[in-house]
Amino acid sequence: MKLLQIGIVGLGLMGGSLAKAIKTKCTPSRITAYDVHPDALHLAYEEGIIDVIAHKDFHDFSHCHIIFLCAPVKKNMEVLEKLVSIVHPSCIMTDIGSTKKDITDLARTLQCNQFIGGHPMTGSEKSGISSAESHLYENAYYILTPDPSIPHTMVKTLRELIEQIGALPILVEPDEHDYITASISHVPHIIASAMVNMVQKLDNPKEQMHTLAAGGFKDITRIASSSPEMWQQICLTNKKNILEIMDCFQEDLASIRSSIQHNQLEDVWRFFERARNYRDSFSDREIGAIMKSYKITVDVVDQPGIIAEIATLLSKHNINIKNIGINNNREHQEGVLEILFYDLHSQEQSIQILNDMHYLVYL
Ligand SMILES: NC(=O)c1ccc[n+]([C@@H]2O[C@H](COP(=O)([O-])OP(=O)(O)OC[C@H]3O[C@@H](n4cnc5c(N)ncnc54)[C@H](O)[C@@H]3O)[C@@H](O)[C@H]2O)c1
Ligand SMILES: O=C(O)C(=O)C[C@]1(C(=O)O)C=C[C@@H](O)C=C1
Repeated sequence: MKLLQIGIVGLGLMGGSLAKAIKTKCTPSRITAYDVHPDALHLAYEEGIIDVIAHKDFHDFSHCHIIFLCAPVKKNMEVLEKLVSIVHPSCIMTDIGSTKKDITDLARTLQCNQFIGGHPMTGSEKSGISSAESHLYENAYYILTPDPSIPHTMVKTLRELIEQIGALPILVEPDEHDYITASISHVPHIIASAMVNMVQKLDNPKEQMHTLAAGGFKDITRIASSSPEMWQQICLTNKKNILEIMDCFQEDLASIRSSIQHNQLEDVWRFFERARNYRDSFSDREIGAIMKSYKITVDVVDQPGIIAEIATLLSKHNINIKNIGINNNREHQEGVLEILFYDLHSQEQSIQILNDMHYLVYL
């Protein structure tokens, strides 16, 4: 079988996960990679995730069939400019950056009709190859924004590879992509970070806000732990849409502020009701292993030996535990022992076993 020659520039969370996914799920491939951080490359090479460490002049990519640009968005644009004169005309170049208009415009300016913009709708707040997972792309929508001038065979080849790593390709116009992602990803990240910064600013000298912050705050601000470089570059390349969506959000905040101030209880009720109904309509499909946590909470008495008791019970049934620990934060009355599993099957089996032993288990 012909060896698929893959190139990856930027071997962090997304590029590293892609390399792992291609190695484990696709037709035999040889992966050539480059990153400005040599450590990432050496780690990946030693672990067999990549086959060739490329030189920074990019000439090692000249034989590639498909090259993925996986660095921060502005960096991907710089790399694309360099690669254009190096790669074979049949090579497909694509990126996984979070904004699409600027890079597809650049490809058009460069008259590069072998570039297909891409954006997998999966990821996490973590960075770097050490957080990479081979199943990050599974069941995730993977947006493609091909220019009409791109040969259909190239789009087909890329789609097939995306399907092989378990993702769901979907075509969207670059402009539309940037408007949509400003609403569902970019502005939410800005709001999450603003909320964290607000709490830091308002906290008292005993830092009680920091200590007491519970599930609600942590759920809505997880993404504030993301890479500042990545988000700075997203803001730079999707400015117009981000500003428009921020204005819209500010209007909505002003409206609910006014309803609260003037005791318009009906309006306050409707605000929360509308949000709950729409939020409940989103399907929480299983996407990317990093994001998905197969967690259960077990009602136990907080006493020595309890973790060992439950861990032993599950190991007797050959169930692998990813993480286990007492949650001292009793914001929920139910259960304090949290157990994380690697997969749905282990989670379901454990619920059954623990229920049979009369433990109260919560999802
Ligand atoms: N993190 C997410 O959730 C997510 C999801 C979808 C898309 N993206 C996009 O994926 C891209 C990478 O994000 P990530 O989360 O993997 O970030 P990351 O910080 O984990 O990895 C980025 C890697 O790019 C390398 N790099 C930086 N400049 C480079 C250059 N000039 N040449 C080669 N390598 C360079 C860095 O050293 C790093 O290893 C970004 O464009 C981001 O917008 C991220
Ligand atoms: O789940 C997360 O942690 C992410 O931030 C993933 C996320 C998102 O906003 O949904 C982040 C940036 C992307 O471009 C795509 C996906």
